Amino acid sequence: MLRPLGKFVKPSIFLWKRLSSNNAIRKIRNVGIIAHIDAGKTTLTEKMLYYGGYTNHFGNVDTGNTIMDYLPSERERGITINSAAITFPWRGHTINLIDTPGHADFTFEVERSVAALDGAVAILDGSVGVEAQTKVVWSQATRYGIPKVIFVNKMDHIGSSLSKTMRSIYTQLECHNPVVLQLPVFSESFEEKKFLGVMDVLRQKMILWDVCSDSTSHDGKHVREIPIPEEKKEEFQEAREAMVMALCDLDETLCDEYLQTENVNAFSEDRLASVLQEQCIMGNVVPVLCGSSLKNIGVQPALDAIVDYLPDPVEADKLLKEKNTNVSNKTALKDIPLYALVFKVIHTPTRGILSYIRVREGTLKRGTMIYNPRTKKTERAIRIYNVYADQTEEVDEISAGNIGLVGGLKEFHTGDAITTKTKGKEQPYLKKENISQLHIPIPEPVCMAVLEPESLKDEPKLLEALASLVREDPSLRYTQNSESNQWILEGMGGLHLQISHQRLVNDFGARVILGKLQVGYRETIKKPCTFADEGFPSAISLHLRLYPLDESAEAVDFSKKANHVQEGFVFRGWTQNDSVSFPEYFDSSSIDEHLYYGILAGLSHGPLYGFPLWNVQAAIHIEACSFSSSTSSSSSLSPLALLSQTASKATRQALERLYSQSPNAFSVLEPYMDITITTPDEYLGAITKDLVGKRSAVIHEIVDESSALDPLGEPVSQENTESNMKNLKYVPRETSTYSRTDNQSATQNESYSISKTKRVSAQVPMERMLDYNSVLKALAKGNARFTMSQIQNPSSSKSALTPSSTFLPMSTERQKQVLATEMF
Ligand SMILES: Nc1nc2c(ncn2[C@@H]2O[C@H](COP(=O)(O)OP(=O)(O)OP(=O)(O)O)[C@@H](O)[C@H]2O)c(=O)[nH]1
Repeated sequence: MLRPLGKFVKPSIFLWKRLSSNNAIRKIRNVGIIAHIDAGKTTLTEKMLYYGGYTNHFGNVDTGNTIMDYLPSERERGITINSAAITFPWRGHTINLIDTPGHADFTFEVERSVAALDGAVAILDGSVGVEAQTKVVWSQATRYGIPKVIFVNKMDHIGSSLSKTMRSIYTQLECHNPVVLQLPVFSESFEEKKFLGVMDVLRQKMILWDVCSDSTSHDGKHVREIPIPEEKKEEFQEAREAMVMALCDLDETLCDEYLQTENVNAFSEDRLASVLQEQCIMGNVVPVLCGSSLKNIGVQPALDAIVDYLPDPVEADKLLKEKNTNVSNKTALKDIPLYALVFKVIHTPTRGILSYIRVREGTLKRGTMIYNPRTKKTERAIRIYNVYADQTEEVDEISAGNIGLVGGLKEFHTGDAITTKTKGKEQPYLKKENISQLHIPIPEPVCMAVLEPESLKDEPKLLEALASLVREDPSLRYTQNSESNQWILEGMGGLHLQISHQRLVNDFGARVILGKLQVGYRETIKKPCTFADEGFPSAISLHLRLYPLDESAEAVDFSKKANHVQEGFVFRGWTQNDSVSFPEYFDSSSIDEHLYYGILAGLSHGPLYGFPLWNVQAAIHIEACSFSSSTSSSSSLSPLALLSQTASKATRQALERLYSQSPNAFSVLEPYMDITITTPDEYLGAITKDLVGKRSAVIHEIVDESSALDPLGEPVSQENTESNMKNLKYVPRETSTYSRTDNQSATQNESYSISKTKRVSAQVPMERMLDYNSVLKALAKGNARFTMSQIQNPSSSKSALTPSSTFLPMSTERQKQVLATEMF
């Protein structure tokens, strides 16, 4: 929620005008900052705001005075929860930037922001390399076809290494052609090896931020540019060659030009930059930069990279159309007077509901009547705003390519398209089949807790608050337990639920206590089951078939391709007898939708423990239909609602029948998490013993941190597959920072073991990890750190027609241990 949205104080920067003319759209960059938790996203963003002139002070996450992390919970915890949007200028361009959260519980927050972006800066911690959540956010951005730039941060940190980080990029990210554009430069003194700047591979210069580098007031605005020193030329030349060759591989003309001179240094900066831009936008290369946002080194080149290599909205729309055949064959976007995407909805105490929008085409003007193709309703955009983190500026219009806020839209949800109606007609482009590209998948909750209103009279206010909160954050869900009547809040993890509870109390004034965190389990079927209409009287007679998701469509003879696909459930669609004739007011897509939601409702309670059914596919054949005008008038339900209800009942009956015949055909699934623990050697034994003995963990690998990313060492990760290694084209020389721990003599390029640390990767039932922070603290005396993320479904980026790997079977032993004590 935006905080009170205090009076907007125009910083001097707003003498600069937002760009809105047609030409100016080419000077807009809509970018997101994405990364694993603590990689330095907010620190980098704050520095960008400073150099862009938005602010005249450095916001600091450690002292809690950042512009972007403005929620009290964010400042208290020093982490980003809310994706904050801000606009600032750089080199005559408008950068609309979104700083996203890195914690795994807020993955949906990243997902919906990514849907509105044209490009992303992925930040890596140079002392750790690619981390678990880096892979998640990277694949989210890839799924939306977003070109990326990598910024390797924390190069000042002991143990940071560009070469090790590059190795992890090659082996752990699905990243085409990472191209190193900068090499780090350290001071020569062995006693104190300091990060000073970079060698710019494109411009063939060394850039040093060493002016007053000892002073804490050094703001990084002043740099020295010098020619590449003699002793660095060899190292530089390797990077230059790697960059030019990577581009020549992709661009024939450039390759021909190279063949004329066979000199990689002969190309001008502009020539290479234009090929880089083109290839980056097409997703063929990913420029890699490095720096230290904390020490103000390398931030301005990162801003330059946003402007120089990431696409403007026109290029981004072109890309979107090329990637989406649905779109390219239909009405061109430019023919549509207004087309925008709602990517986030928030509630504010003073201004009610505000919707974040990304205008893709046309201009949204204040007061315009806008149309929602999902609800088929029209609403007025009463107020529109430019947004600057927690401040807003009321404006008359938001033009194509820009991000803004709209006030007064009551019925719009995250993922909705905004358009206008021409002469009462819906825009053809926005018909259901064409807006599938806007679909922002909502992940399944994996964690839950009881919400206990302080007294009975607090319940109505709680429900009102919950409705608002869930609308704002669709990755939350609330239900009422039919036996205990307790309200249950479900979300993506413990932190997600705790923050949501804080918001219910502080932002919505609900008086409610959050109960013990519990895990969200699922049930699944191991055998098919069917229901043929033999029982309940209904105007509709149908035959329903349910199958485990891992049985192929051919094996179960589904005649149609999947109509609705979501994590854990696929609706294969419906067929009908030739004799069936529906009333005129039934259209095919409404029948489809009502059957789908009916089956989903029927799957919400499994016969074993009442957990929702998961990894199931379904199809329906309609045998007969006897709707008439009398049917609709005599029933309290509309015919379509009756259709939904029939599908729901059929689903429940099919499941109950299977359970009564064969209870073993059902099993319980539980959410598993990927965890990574980094620990000094001496605590490794205690940590692994606890993981295996008490937490039912499956340990995948234990690697020596110091060699895990070593470019010269053996492949160490499972993901370090042969095909990945083939991509390994260039790794910069090792010139990392280090701490001197013994009396070894040192040479410049010698690499050092930073400290004896091990990295443990494992898969663990989530239920066993709820209290793990305090356990790990005790086991390693506060010296180990751990991260947890949802298991990456390998098929998620390609097809959801395979069982999701988030939920895995629960052993009978664990069922006895856990479910006996855990039930609400
Ligand atoms: N040494 C060093 N520390 C840094 C650098 N950048 C950020 N940090 C520190 O790393 C910690 C995390 O920084 P943040 O900017 O909050 O990281 P984040 O990625 O925004 O974190 P979340 O939003 O919570 O995921 C803070 O203690 C920063 O001071 C850097 O360049 N060098």
